[in-house]
Amino acid sequence: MLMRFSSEISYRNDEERENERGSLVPPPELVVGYALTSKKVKSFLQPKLERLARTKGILFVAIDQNRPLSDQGPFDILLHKLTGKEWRQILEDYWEKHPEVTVLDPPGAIQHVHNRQSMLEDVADLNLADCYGKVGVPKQLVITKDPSSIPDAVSKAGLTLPLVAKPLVVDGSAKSHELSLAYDQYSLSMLEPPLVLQEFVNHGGVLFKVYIVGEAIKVVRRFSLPDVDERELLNNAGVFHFPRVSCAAASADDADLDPCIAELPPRPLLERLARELRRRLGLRLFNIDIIREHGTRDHFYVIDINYFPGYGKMPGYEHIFTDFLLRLGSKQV
Ligand SMILES: Nc1ncnc2c1ncn2[C@@H]1O[C@H](COP(=O)(O)OP(=O)(O)OP(=O)(O)O)[C@@H](O)[C@H]1O
Ligand SMILES: O=P(O)(O)O[C@H]1[C@H](OP(=O)(O)O)[C@@H](OP(=O)(O)O)[C@@H](O)[C@@H](O)[C@@H]1OP(=O)(O)O
Ligand SMILES: [Mg+2]
Ligand SMILES: [Mg+2]
Repeated sequence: MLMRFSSEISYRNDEERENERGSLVPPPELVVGYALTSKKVKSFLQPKLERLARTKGILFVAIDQNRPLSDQGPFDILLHKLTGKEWRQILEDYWEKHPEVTVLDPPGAIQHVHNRQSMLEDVADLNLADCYGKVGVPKQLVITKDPSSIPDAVSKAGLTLPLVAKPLVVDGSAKSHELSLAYDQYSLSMLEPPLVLQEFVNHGGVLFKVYIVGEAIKVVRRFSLPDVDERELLNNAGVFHFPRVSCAAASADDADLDPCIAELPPRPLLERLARELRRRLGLRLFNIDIIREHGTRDHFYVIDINYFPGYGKMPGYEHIFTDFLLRLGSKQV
């Protein structure tokens, strides 16, 4: 697949330039502590975000994981994406002692989207049928043990091939993003549980990533896996493994695409979906991967939900994020 590289030119306004000279930089009014991996710091805390934040009175402070959290701060907001029970405990203990600090987001709510079965349960429970389209989740089956039982389990559950096999738990590791596409029922016993088997839905090779930051929503197009037709299904057997599809996928926003495939999902549908999921999941920072069933105008499937995704790839994220933090700081959110 061809990758497209783009560079973004950012224009500063007079106020920002003035502030950078020093004299007008206000003292920080909002201190945001962050505990993120170095990869995330690089992609999220870009200079354009820190610069704009400073002019708005927001200071980002790195949390030192080798020192007690209570000795650091004080913080108004804690931003985090680290995995592991230990970190979760530290955060929960801290929050109990400092309920005045806004923790983005609550560890328990994040845990819910670390499992590919529970992450989609709330979407399956939604009834958005009258809202400019239908949103569902692909038919799926969870396999926790005994790979030899998979072919039987699949036919009992009535799943249609091909199937996408995804590791059940998403723990931030590269392995948890290694997916497989299974063309025939018997090869399914070669897979390694625990996993989720999901019906592959043809969608014209384009996926919509819906980024959510509090109340704000931004949707972008990405290239995705191509459709699988009947002939391909008949002529192929076995399981095809592919590592980290979505990170290798280029933006499809400027590509010359069939309008029926490229048309973004209706705004009211996304607004409603985002509002419902925000409430049900108890998260403010996440994204949703949505596909449109090929050949339909308004049948959508949610295939993935990610906590604190790659906001650095979301156009204008520095404005959206700083506005969100300010609203949170003034307790309007
Ligand atoms: N049910 C499906 N039908 C069709 N294509 C799918 C399906 N599930 C996944 N895909 C394709 O595989 C890609 C990766 O799947 P998914 O988003 O579930 O994995 P992930 O590792 O959690 O990705 P991310 O990096 O976004 O967290 C999707 O972006 C899409 O291209
Ligand atoms: O940066 P992180 O390590 O958090 O990686 C996240 C990645 O963001 P990045 O683009 O900044 O890598 C996200 O990409 P987009 O959906 O926004 O494309 C998405 O793939 C998440 O699932 C990843 O989180 P993980 O599931 O691995 O915890
Ligand atoms: Mg995804
Ligand atoms: Mg994911």
